[in-house]
Amino acid sequence: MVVFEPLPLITASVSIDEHHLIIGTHSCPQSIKKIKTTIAAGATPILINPSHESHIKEISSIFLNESGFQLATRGFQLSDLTTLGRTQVQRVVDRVFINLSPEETPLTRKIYEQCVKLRIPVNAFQRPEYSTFHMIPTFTDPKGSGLQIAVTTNGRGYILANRIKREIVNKLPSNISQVVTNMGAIRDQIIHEDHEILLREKYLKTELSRDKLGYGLDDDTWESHKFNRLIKEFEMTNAEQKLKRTRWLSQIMEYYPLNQLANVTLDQLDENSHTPINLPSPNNPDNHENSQSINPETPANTENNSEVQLGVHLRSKSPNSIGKGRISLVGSGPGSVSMLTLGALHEIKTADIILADKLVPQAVLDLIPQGTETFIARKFPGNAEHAQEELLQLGLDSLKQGKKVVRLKQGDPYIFGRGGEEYLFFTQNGFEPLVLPGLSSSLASTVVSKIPATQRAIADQVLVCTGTGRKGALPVAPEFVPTRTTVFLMALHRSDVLIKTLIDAGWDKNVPAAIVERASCPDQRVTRTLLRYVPATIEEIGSRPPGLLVVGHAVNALINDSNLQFTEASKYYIEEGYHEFEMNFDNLLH
Ligand SMILES: O=C(O)CCc1c2[nH]c(c1CC(=O)O)Cc1[nH]c(c(CC(=O)O)c1CCC(=O)O)Cc1[nH]c(c(CC(=O)O)c1CCC(=O)O)Cc1[nH]c(c(CCC(=O)O)c1CC(=O)O)C2
Ligand SMILES: C[S@@+](CC[C@H](N)C(=O)[O-])C[C@H]1O[C@@H](n2cnc3c(N)ncnc32)[C@H](O)[C@@H]1O
Repeated sequence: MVVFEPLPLITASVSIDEHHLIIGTHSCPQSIKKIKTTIAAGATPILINPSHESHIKEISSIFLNESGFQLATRGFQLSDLTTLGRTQVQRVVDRVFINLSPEETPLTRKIYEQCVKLRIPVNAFQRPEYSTFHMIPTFTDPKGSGLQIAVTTNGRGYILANRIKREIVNKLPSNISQVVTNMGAIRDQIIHEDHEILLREKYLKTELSRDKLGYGLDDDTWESHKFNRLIKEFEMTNAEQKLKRTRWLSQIMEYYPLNQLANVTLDQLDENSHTPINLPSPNNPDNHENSQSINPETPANTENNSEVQLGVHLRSKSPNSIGKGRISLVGSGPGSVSMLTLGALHEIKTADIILADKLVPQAVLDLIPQGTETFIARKFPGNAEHAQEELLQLGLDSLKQGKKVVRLKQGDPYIFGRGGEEYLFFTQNGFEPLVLPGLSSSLASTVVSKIPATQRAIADQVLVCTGTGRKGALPVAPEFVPTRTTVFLMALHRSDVLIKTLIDAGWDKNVPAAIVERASCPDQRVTRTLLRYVPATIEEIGSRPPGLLVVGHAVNALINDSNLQFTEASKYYIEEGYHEFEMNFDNLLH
């Protein structure tokens, strides 16, 4: 029997100009920490009733020149709660930190009770029973990017939470400060330049004021479960045209290697841009600032990243191969490195230039030798055709220079990967590709989410189909076959229309369904539900692309779990993560 455990609501409070009262200095370091945190949040710290003379001296020496800091060396009175606050909130203080000795527990309790009555958030140091909020272990980027990462275990120990926070921070690329700063600057500029125009055209619902940088835009564009929303490339409205860069930036933030986002520039987000996006690897000598580690004790970034560019070609190292260029269309599998074929690994390791799908995850891209130039297709909604042409031309130019070109595609090249078209294009231009199959996500996703695509007495056939046809057309709805497992690719961004079409065509709306996202990757997510609840579920959980939809009675064939009784009130059940063995290539082949 699972006992319900309410979880604290984690928020990021905007505390600018607030008045925070710090009562006592039983633990002087704690009071100093609270004063610093308050100042960093733009609030005014008011320290009252310091516990010792020595604390007054120490604290005064540290904060002497802090304009906002106030110190009252007198004893605390309950009326302080309603007199030391800001005038615009009738002088009620905005937040209280109690830092009194165990002997002063009666006073701690009295302050807590009064704060609860006045709805003032209150935290008593090491006294959770007298706290309505807790400070949690937080990493704040020392380089001022604004990045903060906080962890709570909901009472299972501050030390554990702090350790988990450190582990997370140490997994970040060493240039994460530049990534956050750069992406934030580009996003703000796009809002200024694109959304303001739309505001003038009355497209946007909410006011956009320059100083507040309100996003003033329908959440669609920034919310991940809609940034893949279908955009008709050749029929975009003026508003959609203006929002294209917003959508592209959202896709780049979602799909591109995290450490490479430090170098994206605004002009490279324009479809007609011929300014190559040079995203030198963090180890690149002329990119020294990226090699600084985010934490002094963490060694500088040693990721073996090649140069990754978006869009147009920049420069190449001397070709591996001499003479006639060679091209291979390579399936990279669903994402996990362990699901690459040996052939794919060989091609990745010996390429002169790699043209990758945006879907190919970082773990596979990280296998690319340093110095191998890598281009990621800018296949964002509304730009698929342009990006395809750009990529094919780049491949052909490289072949004519005698290079070895590898077209690295997600999953299998011939399963909705435009592999057939690319085979024809290069062959007709004199370069017949070698095509290497890869594990398609359509089947690998079922395996890693405990779904047997066929199972005797349950499913005796499998159908793989698209949710989005050419130029966004809705595909013909396949018939419903109760013993069939159907896998829909490119479907989640328009699940509402697709599910309606299926149910109108006679599909059982209560047939089990599973949304499988980032299959075989550490952040894999499997969401089990019923066909009828898929759109509402996606709306609620957002998206973690790439993702697909599996429909059929095989979905729950291996799971006998009370969690799978779905109702309007409980529409879905999520399983997070995918864990496999540690990969050690070194001794793999000998
Ligand atoms: O469900 C979602 O959330 C998005 C689904 C999704 C789509 N394309 C995508 C994805 C994966 C992703 O971005 O996560 C992304 C996508 N679509 C495709 C590829 C493979 C490639 O272009 O190399 C890729 C991956 C590209 C890359 O990673 O760089 C190919 C594709 N797009 C499309 C089709 C179907 C067709 O053309 O008949 C096909 C398959 C063609 C074939 O049978 O070989 C059409 C499609 N898919 C889609 C759209 C909506 C706009 C768009 O997002 O591009 C559109 C409309 C269009 O491209 O004009 C949806
Ligand atoms: C254009 S298709 C490419 C399919 C690819 N050639 C294959 O065989 O897996 C893109 C779609 O594949 C699916 N997809 C690709 N990788 C995935 C993954 N790791 N997990 C879940 N779905 C994935 C998603 O439905 C995505 O919209």
